[in-house]
Amino acid sequence: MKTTISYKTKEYHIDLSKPLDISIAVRGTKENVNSWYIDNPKIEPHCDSDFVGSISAGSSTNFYDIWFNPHSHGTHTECVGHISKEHQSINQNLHQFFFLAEVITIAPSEENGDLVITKNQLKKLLEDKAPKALVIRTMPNSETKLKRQYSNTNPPYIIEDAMEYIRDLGVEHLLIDLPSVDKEKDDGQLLAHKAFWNFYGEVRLGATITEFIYVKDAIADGSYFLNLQVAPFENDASPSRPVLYKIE
Ligand SMILES: N[C@@H](CC(=O)c1ccccc1NC=O)C(=O)O
Repeated sequence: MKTTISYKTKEYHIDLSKPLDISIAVRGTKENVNSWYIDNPKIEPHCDSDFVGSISAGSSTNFYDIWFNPHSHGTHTECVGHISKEHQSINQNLHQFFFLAEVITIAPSEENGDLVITKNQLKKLLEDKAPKALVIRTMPNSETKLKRQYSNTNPPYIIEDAMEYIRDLGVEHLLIDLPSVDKEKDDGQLLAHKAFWNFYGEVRLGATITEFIYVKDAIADGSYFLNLQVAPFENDASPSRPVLYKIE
């Protein structure tokens, strides 16, 4: 199922029958990816006195409750509401779902004992490009990213001026395979989040950050169309399923 997209001055060809899913699914087990010091997600039959919402337990249907936190347990997309006092909902701020995207791969470099993504690394990869969406795959890229327990591990993050560079390039949707764009323990500074949303200037309400993606090695760096949609929760963040389509 092939289609042609006219965007700005160009035409692009993509094959809708070849989606490249870069989300991490949420499972109700301890093996699920996790961060921010909370329990694993739960997906369990709803129980009420004698009732157990499971066919194997005698119910007519499977009727499961789900407990999870979008920031901790899988691919999620957030808006500025993640760091603002005023309520802002991702479902009210993300209005379009197809974007021209660039996939890049970076091995974070060591700085003061942390692993960080720097402006120089980004500049080298993005110099002549200005994608609306930027997908960052970090190295190493093993499949353990699908179930890693990130709490208290000080994962890599994006340096503030690198994020200013991303913002000033015009990237409106940033996707990354880490639990956060900021340092795990930063005393609430959230410098990269603030830089991305231009928090102290004209706030970029329509801009989004998607964390906990997983971009398989088989997906090469380069230009793609991205379909990004969230589950329609009215919350700062919601589970999402980013899907790439190779430009043919
Ligand atoms: N680094 C922050 C915490 C933080 O960033 C955070 C905490 C809970 C859930 C998500 C977080 N950041 C996600 O991008 C702090 O140390 O206060």
